[in-house]
Amino acid sequence: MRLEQSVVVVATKNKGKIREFAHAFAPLGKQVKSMYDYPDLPDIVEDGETFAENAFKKAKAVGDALQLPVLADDSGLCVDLLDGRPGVYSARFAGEGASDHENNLKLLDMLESKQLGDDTEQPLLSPARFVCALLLYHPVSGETIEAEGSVEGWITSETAGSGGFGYDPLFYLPQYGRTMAELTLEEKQAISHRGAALQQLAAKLEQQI
Ligand SMILES: O=P(O)(O)OP(=O)(O)OP(=O)(O)OC[C@H]1O[C@@H](n2cnc3c(O)ncnc32)[C@H](O)[C@@H]1O
Ligand SMILES: [Mg+2]
Repeated sequence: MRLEQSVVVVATKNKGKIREFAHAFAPLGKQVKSMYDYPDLPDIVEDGETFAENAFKKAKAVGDALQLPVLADDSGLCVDLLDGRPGVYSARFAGEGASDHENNLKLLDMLESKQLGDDTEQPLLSPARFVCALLLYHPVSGETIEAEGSVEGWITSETAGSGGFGYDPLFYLPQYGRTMAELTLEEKQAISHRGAALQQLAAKLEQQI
């Protein structure tokens, strides 16, 4: 399977992801469309147990409805001190429809309550990683291509930066001395879970993304 069209449809409603995909595909002359460009798409229930399962659900639902090849991204944050949570529940950690801000507060609350009794205030609360599963689905052949990427960092006790989305302001990268939200789009793409998954997908498609 190749990405031959000049339009790439991504089965997402996340504006942060749309911005990152648009940035990644622009140099290839490919325009990114999202679920906002197609009214009347079916609702997608993201009840899979893995990122890959949810990515398949999204790509298949939208690909079957549009009869076009569709790319989907399911991603999240896995925090060591929370035994890998919020994981596949990252988008709705603080409840269904929670904002990024509410999810960040819930994460800080949970990590800080783990530190009670610890006198020293720790700026870095726990090792963590972002994980991204990408899946390209072709509705005619039923063929799929999967890719995954991750990036290691630390959850910090104070948010910093206004770039990116989701948990980026709390995700500290020691090698940069900054949070993910303090990186430019280019810098984030070069090191992020999504950038890594896109590179793997490109290698599988034997073309540049
Ligand atoms: O399902 P779609 O419509 O694509 O949008 P979503 O926001 O619900 O996306 P997911 O179901 O994949 O949930 C991923 C959540 O994980 C977090 N996340 C994923 N990638 C991230 C990134 O690059 N930076 C910060 N947080 C991220 C963020 O909270 C997302 O809402
Ligand atoms: Mg989602």
